[in-house]
Amino acid sequence: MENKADFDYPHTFILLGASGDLAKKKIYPTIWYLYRDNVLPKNTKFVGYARTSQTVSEVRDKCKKYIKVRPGEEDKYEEFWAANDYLAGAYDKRIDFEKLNQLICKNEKGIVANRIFYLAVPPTVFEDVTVNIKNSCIAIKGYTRVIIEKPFGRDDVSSDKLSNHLANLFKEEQIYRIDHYLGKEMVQNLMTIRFANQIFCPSWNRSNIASVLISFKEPFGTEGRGGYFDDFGMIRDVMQNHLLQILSLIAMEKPVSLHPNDIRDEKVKVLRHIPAIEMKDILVGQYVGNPNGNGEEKLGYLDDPTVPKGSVTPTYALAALWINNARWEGVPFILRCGKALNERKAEVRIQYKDVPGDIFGGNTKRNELVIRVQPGEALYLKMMSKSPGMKFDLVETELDLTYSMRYREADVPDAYERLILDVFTGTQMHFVRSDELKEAWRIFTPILQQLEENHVQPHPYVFGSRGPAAADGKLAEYNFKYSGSYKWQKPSIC
Ligand SMILES: NC(=O)C1=CN([C@@H]2O[C@H](COP(=O)(O)OP(=O)(O)OC[C@H]3O[C@@H](n4cnc5c(N)ncnc54)[C@H](OP(=O)(O)O)[C@@H]3O)[C@@H](O)[C@H]2O)C=CC1
Ligand SMILES: O=C1O[C@H](COP(=O)(O)O)[C@@H](O)[C@H](O)[C@H]1O
Repeated sequence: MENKADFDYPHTFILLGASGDLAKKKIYPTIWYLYRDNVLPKNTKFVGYARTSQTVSEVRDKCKKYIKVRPGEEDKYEEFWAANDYLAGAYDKRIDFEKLNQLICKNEKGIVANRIFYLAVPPTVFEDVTVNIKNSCIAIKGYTRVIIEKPFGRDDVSSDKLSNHLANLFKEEQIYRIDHYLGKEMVQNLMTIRFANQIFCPSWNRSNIASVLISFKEPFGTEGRGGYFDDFGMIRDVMQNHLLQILSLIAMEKPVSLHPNDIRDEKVKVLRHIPAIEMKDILVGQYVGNPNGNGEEKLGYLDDPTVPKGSVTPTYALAALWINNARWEGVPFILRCGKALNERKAEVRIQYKDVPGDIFGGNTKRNELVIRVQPGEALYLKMMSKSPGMKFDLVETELDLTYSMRYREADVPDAYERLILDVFTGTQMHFVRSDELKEAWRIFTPILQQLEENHVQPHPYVFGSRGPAAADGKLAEYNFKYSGSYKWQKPSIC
Protein backbone atom coordinates (compact mmCIF):
# COMPACT_ATOMS: atom_id res chain seq x y z
CA MET A 1 0.00 0.00 0.00
CA GLU A 2 1.14 3.50 -0.80
CA ASN A 3 2.40 5.57 2.11
CA LYS A 4 1.35 9.15 2.79
CA ALA A 5 4.51 10.65 1.27
CA ASP A 6 3.70 9.07 -2.13
CA PHE A 7 0.59 11.22 -2.24
CA ASP A 8 2.91 14.25 -2.63
CA TYR A 9 4.13 13.05 -6.03
CA PRO A 10 2.38 14.13 -9.21
CA HIS A 11 -0.34 11.71 -10.32
CA THR A 12 -2.07 11.45 -13.67
CA PHE A 13 -5.37 9.63 -14.13
CA ILE A 14 -5.77 8.72 -17.78
CA LEU A 15 -9.25 7.77 -18.94
CA LEU A 16 -9.18 5.76 -22.16
CA GLY A 17 -12.55 5.70 -23.85
CA ALA A 18 -13.27 9.19 -22.53
CA SER A 19 -15.97 9.82 -25.14
CA GLY A 20 -18.05 6.81 -24.07
CA ASP A 21 -21.09 6.11 -21.96
CA LEU A 22 -19.28 4.76 -18.89
CA ALA A 23 -16.93 7.74 -18.93
CA LYS A 24 -19.65 10.37 -18.92
CA LYS A 25 -22.10 8.56 -16.66
CA LYS A 26 -19.75 7.09 -14.09
CA ILE A 27 -16.05 7.87 -14.31
CA TYR A 28 -16.00 11.65 -14.78
CA PRO A 29 -18.61 12.12 -12.03
CA THR A 30 -16.60 9.82 -9.75
CA ILE A 31 -13.29 11.57 -10.24
CA TRP A 32 -15.02 14.89 -9.68
CA TYR A 33 -16.47 13.67 -6.33
CA LEU A 34 -13.05 12.40 -5.25
CA TYR A 35 -11.45 15.68 -6.32
CA ARG A 36 -14.17 17.73 -4.60
CA ASP A 37 -13.71 15.82 -1.36
CA ASN A 38 -9.94 16.41 -1.44
CA VAL A 39 -9.11 12.73 -1.10
CA LEU A 40 -6.90 12.48 -4.17
CA PRO A 41 -3.21 13.41 -4.14
CA LYS A 42 -2.98 17.22 -4.34
CA ASN A 43 -1.15 17.23 -7.62
CA THR A 44 -3.48 15.05 -9.70
CA LYS A 45 -4.22 15.75 -13.35
CA PHE A 46 -6.77 14.00 -15.53
CA VAL A 47 -6.34 13.16 -19.19
CA GLY A 48 -9.16 11.87 -21.39
CA TYR A 49 -8.25 9.91 -24.50
CA ALA A 50 -10.53 8.55 -27.24
CA ARG A 51 -10.89 8.52 -31.01
CA THR A 52 -13.50 11.30 -31.02
CA SER A 53 -12.07 14.71 -31.61
CA GLN A 54 -13.42 17.01 -28.88
CA THR A 55 -12.37 19.63 -26.37
CA VAL A 56 -12.44 19.41 -22.58
CA SER A 57 -15.32 21.82 -22.65
CA GLU A 58 -17.29 19.44 -24.88
CA VAL A 59 -16.52 16.54 -22.54
CA ARG A 60 -17.74 18.70 -19.68
CA ASP A 61 -20.99 19.44 -21.46
CA LYS A 62 -21.66 15.75 -22.10
CA CYS A 63 -21.09 14.92 -18.42
CA LYS A 64 -23.26 17.75 -17.11
CA LYS A 65 -26.41 15.67 -16.76
CA TYR A 66 -24.65 13.07 -14.63
CA ILE A 67 -22.55 15.26 -12.33
CA LYS A 68 -23.85 16.77 -9.12
CA VAL A 69 -22.43 20.15 -8.14
CA ARG A 70 -23.82 21.47 -4.89
CA PRO A 71 -24.17 25.18 -4.14
CA GLY A 72 -20.84 26.57 -3.03
CA GLU A 73 -18.82 24.05 -5.04
CA GLU A 74 -18.73 26.05 -8.28
CA ASP A 75 -15.14 27.30 -7.89
CA LYS A 76 -13.86 23.86 -7.04
CA TYR A 77 -15.71 22.51 -10.08
CA GLU A 78 -13.96 25.02 -12.34
CA GLU A 79 -10.65 23.98 -10.76
CA PHE A 80 -11.47 20.32 -11.50
CA TRP A 81 -12.04 20.93 -15.19
CA ALA A 82 -8.93 23.10 -15.34
CA ALA A 83 -7.01 20.01 -14.17
CA ASN A 84 -8.37 18.09 -17.17
CA ASP A 85 -6.88 17.57 -20.61
CA TYR A 86 -8.17 15.65 -23.60
CA LEU A 87 -6.40 14.09 -26.55
CA ALA A 88 -7.94 12.42 -29.58
CA GLY A 89 -6.10 9.42 -30.94
CA ALA A 90 -6.44 5.88 -32.26
CA TYR A 91 -6.26 2.87 -29.95
CA ASP A 92 -3.98 0.93 -32.27
CA LYS A 93 -1.41 3.59 -33.19
CA ARG A 94 1.77 3.74 -31.18
CA ILE A 95 2.48 7.24 -32.42
CA ASP A 96 -0.76 8.49 -30.85
CA PHE A 97 0.19 6.94 -27.53
CA GLU A 98 3.56 8.66 -27.78
CA LYS A 99 1.66 11.94 -28.06
CA LEU A 100 -0.38 10.88 -25.05
CA ASN A 101 2.86 10.24 -23.18
CA GLN A 102 4.10 13.72 -24.02
CA LEU A 103 0.90 15.23 -22.74
CA ILE A 104 1.15 13.30 -19.48
CA CYS A 105 4.82 14.29 -19.08
CA LYS A 106 3.85 17.95 -19.29
CA ASN A 107 2.14 17.65 -15.92
CA GLU A 108 4.91 15.70 -14.24
CA LYS A 109 7.29 17.94 -12.37
CA GLY A 110 9.97 16.14 -10.33
CA ILE A 111 11.57 12.73 -10.64
CA VAL A 112 8.81 10.48 -9.38
CA ALA A 113 5.35 10.59 -10.96
CA ASN A 114 2.56 8.01 -10.89
CA ARG A 115 0.11 7.05 -13.60
CA ILE A 116 -3.26 5.33 -13.47
CA PHE A 117 -4.88 4.18 -16.70
CA TYR A 118 -8.61 3.46 -16.69
CA LEU A 119 -9.71 1.34 -19.63
CA ALA A 120 -13.32 2.31 -20.33
CA VAL A 121 -13.02 0.81 -23.82
CA PRO A 122 -14.69 -2.14 -25.56
CA PRO A 123 -12.96 -5.53 -25.26
CA THR A 124 -12.12 -5.45 -28.97
CA VAL A 125 -9.46 -2.80 -28.40
CA PHE A 126 -8.19 -4.06 -25.04
CA GLU A 127 -5.11 -5.73 -26.43
CA ASP A 128 -4.03 -2.80 -28.63
CA VAL A 129 -4.53 -0.31 -25.85
CA THR A 130 -2.58 -2.26 -23.25
CA VAL A 131 0.31 -2.93 -25.63
CA ASN A 132 0.47 0.76 -26.49
CA ILE A 133 0.40 1.79 -22.84
CA LYS A 134 3.25 -0.62 -22.17
CA ASN A 135 5.27 0.56 -25.17
CA SER A 136 4.77 4.28 -24.87
CA CYS A 137 3.19 5.42 -21.63
CA ILE A 138 4.79 3.63 -18.69
CA ALA A 139 5.90 5.85 -15.78
CA ILE A 140 9.68 6.01 -15.74
CA LYS A 141 9.93 6.48 -11.99
CA GLY A 142 6.75 5.90 -10.07
CA TYR A 143 4.01 3.40 -10.53
CA THR A 144 1.80 2.53 -13.50
CA ARG A 145 -1.54 0.96 -12.61
CA VAL A 146 -4.16 -0.24 -15.03
CA ILE A 147 -7.85 -0.49 -14.20
CA ILE A 148 -9.89 -2.77 -16.38
CA GLU A 149 -13.62 -3.29 -16.63
CA LYS A 150 -15.49 -6.46 -17.40
CA PRO A 151 -16.06 -8.39 -19.60
CA PHE A 152 -12.87 -10.24 -18.72
CA GLY A 153 -13.46 -12.60 -21.64
CA ARG A 154 -16.64 -14.52 -22.44
CA ASP A 155 -15.49 -18.00 -21.40
CA ASP A 156 -12.50 -19.81 -19.91
CA VAL A 157 -10.45 -19.75 -23.11
CA SER A 158 -10.92 -16.08 -24.00
CA SER A 159 -10.45 -15.05 -20.37
CA ASP A 160 -7.18 -17.02 -20.11
CA LYS A 161 -6.02 -15.41 -23.32
CA LEU A 162 -6.70 -11.96 -21.89
CA SER A 163 -5.06 -12.83 -18.55
CA ASN A 164 -1.95 -14.13 -20.32
CA HIS A 165 -1.82 -11.07 -22.51
CA LEU A 166 -1.99 -8.78 -19.46
CA ALA A 167 0.50 -10.91 -17.51
CA ASN A 168 3.02 -10.44 -20.34
CA LEU A 169 2.73 -6.68 -20.02
CA PHE A 170 2.10 -5.94 -16.35
CA LYS A 171 2.64 -7.47 -12.93
CA GLU A 172 -0.50 -8.63 -11.12
CA GLU A 173 0.05 -5.79 -8.56
CA GLN A 174 -0.40 -3.31 -11.41
CA ILE A 175 -3.71 -4.74 -12.62
CA TYR A 176 -6.98 -3.66 -11.00
CA ARG A 177 -9.92 -5.69 -12.36
CA ILE A 178 -13.08 -3.88 -11.33
CA ASP A 179 -16.15 -5.68 -10.12
CA HIS A 180 -18.09 -2.70 -8.90
CA TYR A 181 -20.15 -4.88 -6.53
CA LEU A 182 -17.00 -5.22 -4.44
CA GLY A 183 -17.18 -1.48 -3.87
CA LYS A 184 -20.71 -1.54 -2.44
CA GLU A 185 -21.12 -0.79 1.26
CA MET A 186 -22.92 -3.98 2.25
CA VAL A 187 -20.67 -6.20 0.17
CA GLN A 188 -17.69 -4.67 1.95
CA ASN A 189 -19.54 -5.26 5.22
CA LEU A 190 -19.82 -9.02 4.65
CA MET A 191 -16.44 -9.82 6.16
CA THR A 192 -17.15 -7.68 9.21
CA ILE A 193 -20.57 -9.24 9.76
CA ARG A 194 -19.07 -12.70 9.54
CA PHE A 195 -15.75 -12.42 11.27
CA ALA A 196 -16.29 -9.67 13.84
CA ASN A 197 -19.40 -11.24 15.42
CA GLN A 198 -19.06 -14.33 17.54
CA ILE A 199 -22.82 -14.80 17.33
CA PHE A 200 -22.61 -15.67 13.62
CA CYS A 201 -19.25 -17.47 13.43
CA PRO A 202 -20.29 -20.78 15.05
CA SER A 203 -23.58 -21.09 13.18
CA TRP A 204 -22.21 -20.25 9.73
CA ASN A 205 -22.23 -23.78 8.37
CA ARG A 206 -24.16 -26.79 7.04
CA SER A 207 -25.34 -27.81 10.52
CA ASN A 208 -27.39 -24.63 10.86
CA ILE A 209 -27.95 -23.09 7.44
CA ALA A 210 -30.50 -24.59 5.06
CA SER A 211 -29.81 -22.47 1.98
CA VAL A 212 -28.30 -19.20 0.85
CA LEU A 213 -30.13 -17.06 -1.70
CA ILE A 214 -28.27 -14.26 -3.48
CA SER A 215 -30.52 -12.11 -5.66
CA PHE A 216 -30.13 -9.30 -8.16
CA LYS A 217 -33.22 -7.72 -9.71
CA GLU A 218 -33.62 -4.81 -12.09
CA PRO A 219 -36.93 -3.23 -13.09
CA PHE A 220 -35.82 -2.26 -16.61
CA GLY A 221 -34.99 -4.21 -19.75
CA THR A 222 -32.10 -3.81 -22.13
CA GLU A 223 -33.31 -0.34 -23.17
CA GLY A 224 -32.25 -0.56 -26.80
CA ARG A 225 -28.82 -2.00 -25.92
CA GLY A 226 -29.97 -5.57 -26.52
CA GLY A 227 -27.53 -6.00 -29.37
CA TYR A 228 -24.61 -5.63 -26.97
CA PHE A 229 -26.34 -7.61 -24.20
CA ASP A 230 -27.25 -10.47 -26.51
CA ASP A 231 -23.63 -11.46 -26.93
CA PHE A 232 -23.27 -11.91 -23.16
CA GLY A 233 -26.61 -12.60 -21.50
CA MET A 234 -27.56 -12.42 -17.85
CA ILE A 235 -25.24 -15.14 -16.59
CA ARG A 236 -22.12 -13.39 -17.88
CA ASP A 237 -23.49 -9.92 -17.15
CA VAL A 238 -24.18 -10.35 -13.44
CA MET A 239 -24.08 -13.93 -12.14
CA GLN A 240 -20.57 -15.06 -13.07
CA ASN A 241 -19.06 -11.90 -11.58
CA HIS A 242 -21.10 -9.86 -9.09
CA LEU A 243 -23.11 -12.71 -7.56
CA LEU A 244 -20.20 -15.13 -7.47
CA GLN A 245 -18.05 -12.51 -5.74
CA ILE A 246 -20.73 -12.15 -3.08
CA LEU A 247 -20.93 -15.92 -2.75
CA SER A 248 -17.20 -16.21 -2.18
CA LEU A 249 -17.27 -13.58 0.58
CA ILE A 250 -20.19 -15.37 2.26
CA ALA A 251 -18.69 -18.84 1.98
CA MET A 252 -14.91 -18.42 2.35
CA GLU A 253 -13.00 -19.39 5.46
CA LYS A 254 -11.59 -16.69 7.74
CA PRO A 255 -8.48 -15.23 6.07
CA VAL A 256 -5.16 -15.18 7.90
CA SER A 257 -5.30 -11.37 7.95
CA LEU A 258 -6.96 -8.49 6.18
CA HIS A 259 -4.12 -8.35 3.69
CA PRO A 260 -5.64 -8.34 0.17
CA ASN A 261 -3.79 -11.48 -0.84
CA ASP A 262 -4.86 -13.37 2.27
CA ILE A 263 -8.48 -12.52 1.50
CA ARG A 264 -8.17 -13.38 -2.16
CA ASP A 265 -6.43 -16.66 -1.30
CA GLU A 266 -9.50 -17.68 0.71
CA LYS A 267 -11.87 -16.62 -2.04
CA VAL A 268 -10.01 -18.73 -4.55
CA LYS A 269 -9.90 -21.68 -2.15
CA VAL A 270 -13.66 -21.76 -1.69
CA LEU A 271 -14.28 -21.39 -5.43
CA ARG A 272 -12.04 -24.40 -6.01
CA HIS A 273 -14.51 -26.49 -3.98
CA ILE A 274 -17.36 -25.63 -6.36
CA PRO A 275 -17.90 -28.01 -9.28
CA ALA A 276 -19.01 -26.66 -12.65
CA ILE A 277 -22.76 -25.98 -12.71
CA GLU A 278 -24.88 -28.78 -14.10
CA MET A 279 -27.87 -28.44 -16.37
CA LYS A 280 -30.24 -29.76 -13.67
CA ASP A 281 -29.21 -26.83 -11.46
CA ILE A 282 -30.06 -23.98 -13.77
CA LEU A 283 -33.19 -22.26 -14.98
CA VAL A 284 -33.11 -19.48 -17.56
CA GLY A 285 -35.76 -16.97 -18.57
CA GLN A 286 -36.40 -14.20 -21.07
CA TYR A 287 -38.88 -11.35 -20.66
CA VAL A 288 -41.86 -10.79 -22.88
CA GLY A 289 -43.85 -7.57 -23.18
CA ASN A 290 -46.60 -6.71 -20.77
CA PRO A 291 -49.65 -5.66 -22.84
CA ASN A 292 -51.00 -3.82 -19.78
CA GLY A 293 -47.73 -2.06 -19.01
CA ASN A 294 -46.55 1.44 -19.89
CA GLY A 295 -43.93 2.44 -22.45
CA GLU A 296 -40.96 0.11 -22.47
CA GLU A 297 -42.84 -2.47 -20.38
CA LYS A 298 -44.98 -3.32 -23.40
CA LEU A 299 -41.92 -4.59 -25.21
CA GLY A 300 -40.31 -7.97 -24.78
CA TYR A 301 -36.59 -8.68 -25.18
CA LEU A 302 -37.16 -9.95 -28.72
CA ASP A 303 -38.98 -6.73 -29.65
CA ASP A 304 -35.72 -4.82 -29.27
CA PRO A 305 -34.65 -4.22 -32.90
CA THR A 306 -30.98 -4.70 -31.97
CA VAL A 307 -31.63 -8.25 -30.69
CA PRO A 308 -31.24 -11.05 -33.27
CA LYS A 309 -34.52 -12.73 -34.22
CA GLY A 310 -35.29 -15.83 -32.17
CA SER A 311 -32.47 -15.17 -29.69
CA VAL A 312 -32.48 -17.51 -26.68
CA THR A 313 -30.16 -15.31 -24.62
CA PRO A 314 -31.29 -15.35 -20.99
CA THR A 315 -32.37 -12.09 -19.37
CA TYR A 316 -33.04 -14.08 -16.17
CA ALA A 317 -31.13 -16.94 -14.59
CA LEU A 318 -31.33 -18.98 -11.42
CA ALA A 319 -28.57 -21.46 -10.58
CA ALA A 320 -27.69 -23.57 -7.56
CA LEU A 321 -24.01 -23.90 -6.73
CA TRP A 322 -22.64 -26.57 -4.40
CA ILE A 323 -19.57 -26.15 -2.25
CA ASN A 324 -18.03 -29.49 -1.53
CA ASN A 325 -16.16 -28.73 1.65
CA ALA A 326 -16.62 -29.55 5.32
CA ARG A 327 -18.45 -26.30 6.06
CA TRP A 328 -20.94 -26.27 3.21
CA GLU A 329 -21.50 -29.70 1.70
CA GLY A 330 -25.20 -30.09 0.86
CA VAL A 331 -26.11 -26.40 1.29
CA PRO A 332 -27.44 -24.90 -1.95
CA PHE A 333 -26.11 -21.45 -2.80
CA ILE A 334 -28.83 -20.12 -5.09
CA LEU A 335 -27.84 -17.27 -7.40
CA ARG A 336 -30.71 -15.43 -9.05
CA CYS A 337 -30.61 -12.44 -11.38
CA GLY A 338 -32.85 -10.82 -13.91
CA LYS A 339 -33.78 -7.75 -15.90
CA ALA A 340 -37.28 -6.34 -16.47
CA LEU A 341 -38.51 -7.59 -13.08
CA ASN A 342 -40.87 -6.06 -10.55
CA GLU A 343 -38.28 -4.14 -8.52
CA ARG A 344 -34.68 -3.09 -8.06
CA LYS A 345 -33.05 -5.19 -5.41
CA ALA A 346 -29.76 -6.86 -4.55
CA GLU A 347 -29.68 -8.92 -1.38
CA VAL A 348 -28.42 -12.03 0.38
CA ARG A 349 -30.72 -14.29 2.40
CA ILE A 350 -29.08 -16.73 4.74
CA GLN A 351 -31.91 -19.07 5.66
CA TYR A 352 -31.40 -21.11 8.82
CA LYS A 353 -32.79 -24.62 9.27
CA ASP A 354 -36.06 -25.38 11.06
CA VAL A 355 -35.76 -25.53 14.83
CA PRO A 356 -35.41 -29.21 15.81
CA GLY A 357 -37.64 -30.63 18.56
CA ASP A 358 -40.63 -28.37 18.02
CA ILE A 359 -42.66 -27.39 21.11
CA PHE A 360 -44.68 -24.63 19.41
CA GLY A 361 -47.14 -26.70 17.44
CA GLY A 362 -45.36 -26.21 14.12
CA ASN A 363 -45.69 -22.44 14.27
CA THR A 364 -42.04 -21.46 14.19
CA LYS A 365 -40.68 -20.00 10.98
CA ARG A 366 -37.10 -20.17 9.87
CA ASN A 367 -34.63 -17.50 10.93
CA GLU A 368 -33.36 -15.50 8.02
CA LEU A 369 -30.46 -13.11 8.01
CA VAL A 370 -31.04 -10.63 5.21
CA ILE A 371 -28.23 -8.44 3.96
CA ARG A 372 -29.74 -5.87 1.65
CA VAL A 373 -27.14 -4.41 -0.66
CA GLN A 374 -29.55 -2.05 -2.44
CA PRO A 375 -31.70 -0.07 -2.45
CA GLY A 376 -31.37 1.20 1.12
CA GLU A 377 -28.61 -0.70 2.85
CA ALA A 378 -29.96 -2.86 5.68
CA LEU A 379 -29.17 -5.91 7.72
CA TYR A 380 -32.05 -7.66 9.42
CA LEU A 381 -32.46 -10.92 11.20
CA LYS A 382 -35.91 -12.41 10.99
CA MET A 383 -36.73 -14.23 14.19
CA MET A 384 -39.53 -15.58 16.35
CA SER A 385 -40.63 -13.82 19.51
CA LYS A 386 -43.51 -14.03 21.98
CA SER A 387 -46.30 -11.70 20.96
CA PRO A 388 -46.39 -8.83 23.45
CA GLY A 389 -49.18 -9.14 26.01
CA MET A 390 -50.99 -11.81 27.97
CA LYS A 391 -51.05 -14.45 25.26
CA PHE A 392 -48.26 -16.94 24.69
CA ASP A 393 -48.44 -16.72 20.90
CA LEU A 394 -45.50 -16.60 18.53
CA VAL A 395 -44.85 -13.67 16.21
CA GLU A 396 -42.42 -13.28 13.37
CA THR A 397 -40.30 -10.19 13.97
CA GLU A 398 -36.84 -8.84 13.28
CA LEU A 399 -33.67 -7.34 14.66
CA ASP A 400 -33.27 -4.50 12.27
CA LEU A 401 -30.26 -2.45 11.29
CA THR A 402 -31.52 -0.05 8.67
CA TYR A 403 -28.73 2.28 7.66
CA SER A 404 -30.95 5.27 6.97
CA MET A 405 -32.15 5.11 10.58
CA ARG A 406 -29.02 4.10 12.43
CA TYR A 407 -26.52 6.19 10.47
CA ARG A 408 -28.51 9.25 9.53
CA GLU A 409 -25.52 11.51 8.99
CA ALA A 410 -23.40 8.93 7.22
CA ASP A 411 -22.57 9.53 3.62
CA VAL A 412 -22.31 6.13 1.94
CA PRO A 413 -19.95 6.58 -1.01
CA ASP A 414 -20.65 5.14 -4.41
CA ALA A 415 -18.87 1.90 -5.31
CA TYR A 416 -16.75 3.54 -8.02
CA GLU A 417 -15.56 6.25 -5.62
CA ARG A 418 -14.20 3.70 -3.18
CA LEU A 419 -12.64 1.56 -5.86
CA ILE A 420 -10.91 4.36 -7.76
CA LEU A 421 -9.56 5.74 -4.51
CA ASP A 422 -8.28 2.24 -3.67
CA VAL A 423 -6.26 2.30 -6.87
CA PHE A 424 -4.61 5.55 -5.81
CA THR A 425 -3.75 4.04 -2.42
CA GLY A 426 -2.69 0.72 -3.92
CA THR A 427 -5.26 -1.40 -2.10
CA GLN A 428 -6.19 -4.49 -4.12
CA MET A 429 -8.53 -6.04 -1.53
CA HIS A 430 -11.64 -5.19 -3.51
CA PHE A 431 -10.36 -6.15 -6.96
CA VAL A 432 -10.47 -9.48 -8.75
CA ARG A 433 -7.24 -11.47 -8.96
CA SER A 434 -6.52 -13.52 -12.08
CA ASP A 435 -6.84 -16.88 -10.30
CA GLU A 436 -10.31 -15.91 -8.98
CA LEU A 437 -11.32 -15.14 -12.51
CA LYS A 438 -10.02 -18.45 -13.75
CA GLU A 439 -12.08 -20.33 -11.16
CA ALA A 440 -15.17 -18.31 -11.98
CA TRP A 441 -14.93 -19.25 -15.64
CA ARG A 442 -14.25 -22.90 -14.78
CA ILE A 443 -17.55 -22.98 -12.88
CA PHE A 444 -19.60 -21.20 -15.56
CA THR A 445 -18.12 -22.03 -18.96
CA PRO A 446 -19.56 -25.57 -19.38
CA ILE A 447 -23.12 -24.49 -18.58
CA LEU A 448 -22.88 -21.46 -20.86
CA GLN A 449 -21.68 -23.71 -23.67
CA GLN A 450 -24.44 -26.23 -23.10
CA LEU A 451 -27.13 -23.56 -23.04
CA GLU A 452 -25.81 -22.09 -26.27
CA GLU A 453 -25.06 -25.32 -28.14
CA ASN A 454 -28.42 -26.87 -27.23
CA HIS A 455 -30.24 -23.66 -27.96
CA VAL A 456 -32.07 -24.04 -24.63
CA GLN A 457 -35.36 -22.16 -24.72
CA PRO A 458 -35.66 -19.69 -21.84
CA HIS A 459 -38.84 -19.63 -19.73
CA PRO A 460 -40.86 -16.56 -20.71
CA TYR A 461 -41.80 -14.07 -17.98
CA VAL A 462 -43.77 -10.88 -18.21
CA PHE A 463 -41.98 -7.53 -17.99
CA GLY A 464 -42.50 -6.26 -14.44
CA SER A 465 -43.21 -9.66 -12.89
CA ARG A 466 -41.09 -11.56 -10.31
CA GLY A 467 -39.62 -13.72 -13.07
CA PRO A 468 -40.52 -17.11 -14.56
CA ALA A 469 -43.22 -18.94 -12.62
CA ALA A 470 -41.04 -22.05 -12.42
CA ALA A 471 -38.35 -20.20 -10.45
CA ASP A 472 -40.23 -20.34 -7.11
CA GLY A 473 -40.57 -24.10 -7.50
CA LYS A 474 -36.82 -24.29 -7.97
CA LEU A 475 -36.28 -22.29 -4.77
CA ALA A 476 -38.39 -24.76 -2.83
CA GLU A 477 -36.44 -27.62 -4.42
CA TYR A 478 -33.25 -26.05 -3.05
CA ASN A 479 -34.55 -25.89 0.51
CA PHE A 480 -35.50 -22.22 0.49
CA LYS A 481 -38.81 -21.95 2.33
CA TYR A 482 -41.00 -18.95 1.68
CA SER A 483 -43.67 -18.64 4.34
CA GLY A 484 -45.42 -15.55 2.99
CA SER A 485 -46.48 -14.74 6.55
CA TYR A 486 -43.76 -12.25 7.55
CA LYS A 487 -45.00 -8.68 7.77
CA TRP A 488 -42.61 -5.82 8.24
CA GLN A 489 -43.79 -2.61 9.83
CA LYS A 490 -41.73 0.23 8.58
CA PRO A 491 -40.74 2.36 11.58
CA SER A 492 -42.41 5.74 11.28
CA ILE A 493 -39.12 7.66 11.60
CA CYS A 494 -37.55 5.64 8.79
N1 LIG B 1 -34.60 -2.76 7.55
C1 LIG B 1 -35.46 -2.80 6.58
O1 LIG B 1 -35.46 -1.90 5.74
C2 LIG B 1 -36.38 -3.91 6.52
C3 LIG B 1 -37.23 -3.99 5.46
N2 LIG B 1 -38.07 -5.01 5.38
C4 LIG B 1 -38.94 -5.04 4.20
O2 LIG B 1 -40.09 -5.76 4.45
C5 LIG B 1 -40.49 -6.47 3.30
C6 LIG B 1 -40.66 -7.92 3.60
O3 LIG B 1 -39.46 -8.46 4.11
P1 LIG B 1 -38.76 -9.69 3.47
O4 LIG B 1 -37.51 -10.01 4.16
O5 LIG B 1 -38.62 -9.47 2.04
O6 LIG B 1 -39.74 -10.83 3.84
P2 LIG B 1 -40.67 -11.88 3.11
O7 LIG B 1 -40.43 -13.15 3.77
O8 LIG B 1 -42.03 -11.32 3.09
O9 LIG B 1 -40.10 -12.01 1.67
C7 LIG B 1 -40.66 -11.29 0.71
C8 LIG B 1 -39.94 -11.64 -0.54
O10 LIG B 1 -40.05 -13.04 -0.80
C9 LIG B 1 -40.13 -13.27 -2.17
N3 LIG B 1 -41.27 -14.10 -2.51
C10 LIG B 1 -42.53 -13.72 -2.76
N4 LIG B 1 -43.28 -14.81 -3.11
C11 LIG B 1 -42.47 -15.85 -3.05
C12 LIG B 1 -42.65 -17.24 -3.29
N5 LIG B 1 -43.82 -17.74 -3.65
N6 LIG B 1 -41.61 -18.06 -3.13
C13 LIG B 1 -40.43 -17.57 -2.77
N7 LIG B 1 -40.20 -16.26 -2.54
C14 LIG B 1 -41.21 -15.41 -2.68
C15 LIG B 1 -40.25 -11.91 -2.80
O11 LIG B 1 -38.97 -11.57 -3.29
P3 LIG B 1 -38.51 -12.02 -4.72
O12 LIG B 1 -39.45 -11.47 -5.69
O13 LIG B 1 -37.18 -11.40 -4.78
O14 LIG B 1 -38.48 -13.49 -4.74
C16 LIG B 1 -40.59 -10.98 -1.69
O15 LIG B 1 -40.04 -9.70 -1.85
C17 LIG B 1 -39.44 -6.21 2.26
O16 LIG B 1 -39.86 -5.18 1.43
C18 LIG B 1 -38.27 -5.76 3.06
O17 LIG B 1 -37.39 -4.94 2.36
C19 LIG B 1 -38.09 -5.99 6.29
C20 LIG B 1 -37.26 -5.93 7.39
C21 LIG B 1 -36.35 -4.87 7.60
O1 LIG C 1 -22.42 -4.83 -14.20
C1 LIG C 1 -23.58 -4.55 -14.36
O2 LIG C 1 -24.28 -4.00 -13.33
C2 LIG C 1 -25.42 -3.20 -13.59
C3 LIG C 1 -26.12 -3.03 -12.26
O3 LIG C 1 -25.30 -2.32 -11.39
P1 LIG C 1 -25.94 -1.59 -10.13
O4 LIG C 1 -24.79 -1.04 -9.40
O5 LIG C 1 -26.87 -0.53 -10.67
O6 LIG C 1 -26.70 -2.61 -9.37
C4 LIG C 1 -26.32 -3.84 -14.62
O7 LIG C 1 -27.36 -2.95 -14.97
C5 LIG C 1 -25.52 -4.15 -15.87
O8 LIG C 1 -26.34 -4.83 -16.81
C6 LIG C 1 -24.34 -5.00 -15.53
O9 LIG C 1 -23.48 -5.11 -16.66
